[in-house]
Amino acid sequence: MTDVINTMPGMPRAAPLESETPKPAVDAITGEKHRSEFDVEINGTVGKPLVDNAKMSSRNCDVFYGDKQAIFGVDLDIGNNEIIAMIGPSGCGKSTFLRVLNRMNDTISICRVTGEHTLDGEDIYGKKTDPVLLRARVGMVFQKPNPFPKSIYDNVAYGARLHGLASNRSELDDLVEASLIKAGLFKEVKDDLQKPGTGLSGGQQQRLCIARAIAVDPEVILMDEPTSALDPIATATIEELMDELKSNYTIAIVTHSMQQAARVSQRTAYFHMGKLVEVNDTDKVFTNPEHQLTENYITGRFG
Ligand SMILES: Nc1ncnc2c1ncn2[C@@H]1O[C@H](COP(=O)(O)OP(=O)(O)OP(=O)(O)O)[C@@H](O)[C@H]1O
Repeated sequence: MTDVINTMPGMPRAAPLESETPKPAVDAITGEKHRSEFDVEINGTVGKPLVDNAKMSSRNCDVFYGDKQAIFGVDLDIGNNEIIAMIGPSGCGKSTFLRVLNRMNDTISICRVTGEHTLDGEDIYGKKTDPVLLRARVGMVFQKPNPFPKSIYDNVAYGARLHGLASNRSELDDLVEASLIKAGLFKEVKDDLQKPGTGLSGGQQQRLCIARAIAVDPEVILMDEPTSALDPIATATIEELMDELKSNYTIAIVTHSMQQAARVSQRTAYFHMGKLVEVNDTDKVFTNPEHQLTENYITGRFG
């Protein structure tokens, strides 16, 4: 194993020794196939994909887009009040798996999800489950902040009105204020609640979207690359916010930033070509991964 500690997020990566330099898949002279990272076998998931205090569980999850399979037999628990990060190379299925957890894939006509998926033990794909109510319990924050073309107030009040969570204007005012406070935005916007949400900065818009998700009292918040469109200061604000939110919510975040995964999460799940290769405590994934593919990824050999 290479010196993985020397390649921890945030630390400069040592140049690989010549003997460690990844070889091309086919020798240019002999045509002989080299063993590449894609040849490494994935036999189930190593590490700790299952936990005792699961808030959400997926078993034997397959996802198809038409004939093409995007997720292969994933078993994963998301623990109550944990932040779990999902990492892996582009196209490995991180967002697809995240969307399984609140049935956002239902909105893609060619997408088919199989397996068993539960929230507090209840089947979220069962006939009795209303996807709209499910998405209030399992909220989502997207890569690009997407406030509605409405006032700041109405953005936050939207879901509460939809689900009848406030019986009068004063209750709604309190709910909007409490949600903006939890999202760390209230001080900045308290005098501008009737101004359009789209007039805020990118980081403020993302916190507004978090306030909108929080306003319907979710139990789980899914975040799909929530800071990739933000500058480092807005990113740091969202990361601090996540740390505060984890005492009340369970959070699953897809991120391309290994530094971010290391900073915010307690467990990290590494996906590769639609398979869940490794799940472990975040410290372990980044300092002493069990699987060769995880090591290849975190040391920057591909991805
Ligand atoms: N709406 C869709 N229709 C058809 N194929 C899709 C769709 N969304 C995703 N896919 C395919 O599913 C596979 C997994 O994609 P997904 O977006 O989940 O990966 P990802 O790991 O989140 O990638 P990235 O890091 O680039 O966002 C890819 O091969 C992708 O092309």
